[in-house]
Amino acid sequence: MFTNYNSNPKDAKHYDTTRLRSEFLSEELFNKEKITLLYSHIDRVVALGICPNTTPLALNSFIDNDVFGTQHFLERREMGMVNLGKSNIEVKTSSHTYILEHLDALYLGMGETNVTFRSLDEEHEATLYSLSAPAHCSYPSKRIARDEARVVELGSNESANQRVINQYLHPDVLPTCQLCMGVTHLCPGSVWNTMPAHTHERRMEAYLYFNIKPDNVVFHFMGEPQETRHIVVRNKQLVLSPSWSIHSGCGTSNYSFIWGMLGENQTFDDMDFIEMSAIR
Ligand SMILES: O=C[C@H](O)[C@@H](O)CC(=O)C(=O)O
Ligand SMILES: [Zn+2]
Repeated sequence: MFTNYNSNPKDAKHYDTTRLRSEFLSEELFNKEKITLLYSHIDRVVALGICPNTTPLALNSFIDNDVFGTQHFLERREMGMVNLGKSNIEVKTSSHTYILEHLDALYLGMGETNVTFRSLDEEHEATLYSLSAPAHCSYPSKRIARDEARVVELGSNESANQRVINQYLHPDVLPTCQLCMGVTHLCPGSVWNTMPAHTHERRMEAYLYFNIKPDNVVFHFMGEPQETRHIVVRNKQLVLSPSWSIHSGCGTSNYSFIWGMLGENQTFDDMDFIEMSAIR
């Protein structure tokens, strides 16, 4: 497990490229036949890269219970996950078996036990991305199929930011304690996400970029609105945004990303937009 601590923006503005990347970027979240965890002290979010073959991977065998102070991972946590790869994935809990196809999502509520993951594809390992947040009550677990997400279309071809936002873990789709998650796909020819940029001091946000073709990159913009910095991001890499940071990106081609938020509220639209005349 990797651990990231919280940064004060007054300190973060002095970071060089190496330090910025080590604090906010996770380059190796997906590792064959393993569950890789990143524990961030930003709102205690945990990001997981889960890559099983056809032999089941048990969630708890990758968890150090002393770190979390609980008997099992979801004792006081909830988790959401999205199947990024082409291989179908079987997720089992003590009470249910779920099958996730490409871009299906699953929410597991607090209290779920004996969680295992396995690929249903003999030829290929599976790729599942997950976020977990502290939880204090148990909402029902639920699979959200790709076509059950709430769809929002934003941007335009002229401004190179035409994209489709799919909201999977959203209060209008299902109740969760604090976790919100979804997938944004940039249309061919569009490269910008989330510009004009915003912050939401109420929530942190994580972006897992994917569908970045070989030899392409995304310049992810972060930092306070008047102290912006960039991080060059490649396929299947994760950037964490503290509440004080903008989170926006411009790619050398179109791409997709899974966003996830947790914090005080789940009001998706209450962003604090930064005027284009004010960003620096
Ligand atoms: O607070 C919301 C988040 O930043 C994302 O949902 C933004 C996003 O997916 C987009 O504009 O493309
Ligand atoms: Zn945001």
